[in-house]
Amino acid sequence: MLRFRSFQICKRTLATHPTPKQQELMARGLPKRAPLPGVTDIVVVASGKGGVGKSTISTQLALALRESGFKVGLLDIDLCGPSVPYLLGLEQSDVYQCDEGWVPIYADENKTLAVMSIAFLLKSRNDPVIWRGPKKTMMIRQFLTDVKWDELDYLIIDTPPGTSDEHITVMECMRDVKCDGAVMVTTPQGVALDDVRKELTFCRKTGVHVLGIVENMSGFVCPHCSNCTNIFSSDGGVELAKRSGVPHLGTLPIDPRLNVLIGTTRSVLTELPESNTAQIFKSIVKQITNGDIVNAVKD
Ligand SMILES: Nc1ncnc2c1ncn2[C@@H]1O[C@H](COP(=O)(O)OP(=O)(O)OP(=O)(O)O)[C@@H](O)[C@H]1O
Repeated sequence: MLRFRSFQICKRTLATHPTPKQQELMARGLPKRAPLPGVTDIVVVASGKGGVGKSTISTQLALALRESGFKVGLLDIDLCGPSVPYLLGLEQSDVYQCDEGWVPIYADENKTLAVMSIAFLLKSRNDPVIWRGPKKTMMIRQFLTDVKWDELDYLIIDTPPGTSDEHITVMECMRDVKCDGAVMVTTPQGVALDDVRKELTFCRKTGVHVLGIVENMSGFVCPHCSNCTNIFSSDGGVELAKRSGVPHLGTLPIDPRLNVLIGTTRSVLTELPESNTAQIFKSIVKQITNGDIVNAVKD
């Protein structure tokens, strides 16, 4: 049975200050989005399959956006296995409720990365979420709308895997919150690609724009000899992107050094700046933030 932590009621009303990006948009006459107050762009990270690296990519993408000077929110809505607090070392954090909703956890003093996860509501990390469909749906909707984000340039949403009920609910809700688009994560092997193909069709049906595909765990680069072994074959994501007519955002290798960053709020950009992995994250951030992809959705 799921037990909630007890919540303290925070009566403090948070001040809102537009970020430089928001000020620029306002100056250009572009309206701030209405559905999630304070949030400028929403990017959902999805896949057709579990264990392909969604949470890792969501977390490192959020950190990389922060390193690039943006104010970022990270919402872990993976009811099946909320792992973002673990990945960022925030498991012991308590969330509070104020009049306007849940107050997210800030990963740094400058409040440039705000994090909210279902895991913060669980008393123990080992508690399973065993709600039935309607309760899960209600929780997901509440999560999407009842978090009191301060002004954010980007909200990254980590989703439950595959075509589970909760995944379908999250993706359906994306239309309501005017999500800018989805980053699809796949590994290169056929079975994962088949699932992403289905997910692309599902996105089309639910009206969620696909920003592009990231091929993850594509080859293992030996830290000693730098030879790359394509454990799960390679380029499946690239091919799928080509055939589906969506951008290929990048191909990430299996990089054991990423696991060293687990439990910290350190970004691969600052910790391994010369690595191929950091360069790929930089490129993904550039493609998302240069405006072309997101503005294409808004136009
Ligand atoms: N590029 C990578 N290099 C090395 N390890 C990786 C990489 N991507 C992911 N991993 C590792 O693979 C495992 C699964 O990743 P992750 O939890 O991010 O997947 P997920 O798709 O979010 O899983 P789930 O569907 O269960 O939520 C983790 O242990 C993670 O550290």
